[in-house]
Amino acid sequence: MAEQGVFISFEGIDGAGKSSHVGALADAFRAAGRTVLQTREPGGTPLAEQIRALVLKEPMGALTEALLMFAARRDHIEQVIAPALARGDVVLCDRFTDATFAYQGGGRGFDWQSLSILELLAQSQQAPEANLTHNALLQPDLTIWFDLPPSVAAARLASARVPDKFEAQPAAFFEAVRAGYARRAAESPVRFARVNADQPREAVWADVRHAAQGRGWL
Ligand SMILES: Nc1ncnc2c1ncn2[C@@H]1O[C@H](COP(=O)(O)OP(=O)(O)OP(=O)(O)O)[C@@H](O)[C@H]1O
Ligand SMILES: Cc1cn([C@H]2C[C@H](O)[C@@H](COP(=O)(O)O)O2)c(=O)[nH]c1=O
Repeated sequence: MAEQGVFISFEGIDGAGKSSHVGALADAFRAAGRTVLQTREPGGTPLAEQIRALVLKEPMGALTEALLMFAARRDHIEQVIAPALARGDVVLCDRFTDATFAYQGGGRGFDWQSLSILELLAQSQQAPEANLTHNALLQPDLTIWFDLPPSVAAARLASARVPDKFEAQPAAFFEAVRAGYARRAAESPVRFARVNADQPREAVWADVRHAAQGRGWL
C-alpha cells in the first residue's frame, strides 16, 4: 500500500537554530525508508525564490509583504508541496504560514483576521476556478516551533552572517514575532510541538526527533 504523505514545518525567530535539524530529520526519515522533500519559504520554486529575493531585501508595506508571502506560498504548494504529498513523500519545510502570522502579523502588526482570509485562499485545496473559501486548508501535520529568547538568537547571529532585512530588525520586533508564534501555537495546540531551542544542539535534536516519533512516523 502506498505511504501517506507527511507535511512538517519548522518555525522560529531568526537564529533559533532550525536549519541543521531540518537536514537531520530528513536523514532520519530516509533511514526509515521514506522519500523526503526538503524545501523552504519564502521560496521552493523558481518564482517563489524570485519573490524571496525581493521580500528579504526591498522595503515595502506590511500588506504588500503579506501578499507576496502568500503568492510565493501558493506557487510553492501548487508546484511542489501538493504533488509531493500526493506521491506519499515526507515534506520538510523550513517555515510556512505560521511565519507570516508571526512576522507580518506579530512583528509588523498586520491584522490577524485579514491574514486568516489570505491563508484560506492561498492554502485552499479547491481548484482555483471554484469558491476557494469553501473547503479544508492545506496545513502541516506537525509544526516544530524552535522557541528561545530573542537575545539568545541575536547573540548567535551576531557572529554568523550579514543580516538580511528581517534579521536587522530590533529586539522588540523579535519579541513581537515570538508572541505571534505563541498565539498561533495556542490556536493549534495539536499541530504545534514547542521545542526549547535554548539548549545544546544534541538536546534540541532529541526533542525534534521525539516530536516526530510521537506521531508514529519514525
Ligand atoms: N543549540 C545551539 N546552540 C548554540 N548555537 C546554535 C545552536 N543551534 C544553532 N546554533 C548556531 O546559531 C546560528 C543560527 O542557526 P541556524 O542558521 O540554524 O538558525 P535558523 O533558525 O535556521 O535561522 P534563520 O531562520 O535565520 O535562517 C548558527 O551560527 C548556528 O551554528
Ligand atoms: C515564510 C516567511 C518568512 N518570513 C521571514 C522570516 C525570515 O526572516 C526570512 C526568511 O529567512 P530564513 O533565513 O530562510 O529563515 O523571511 C516572513 O517574514 N514571513 C513569512 O511568511
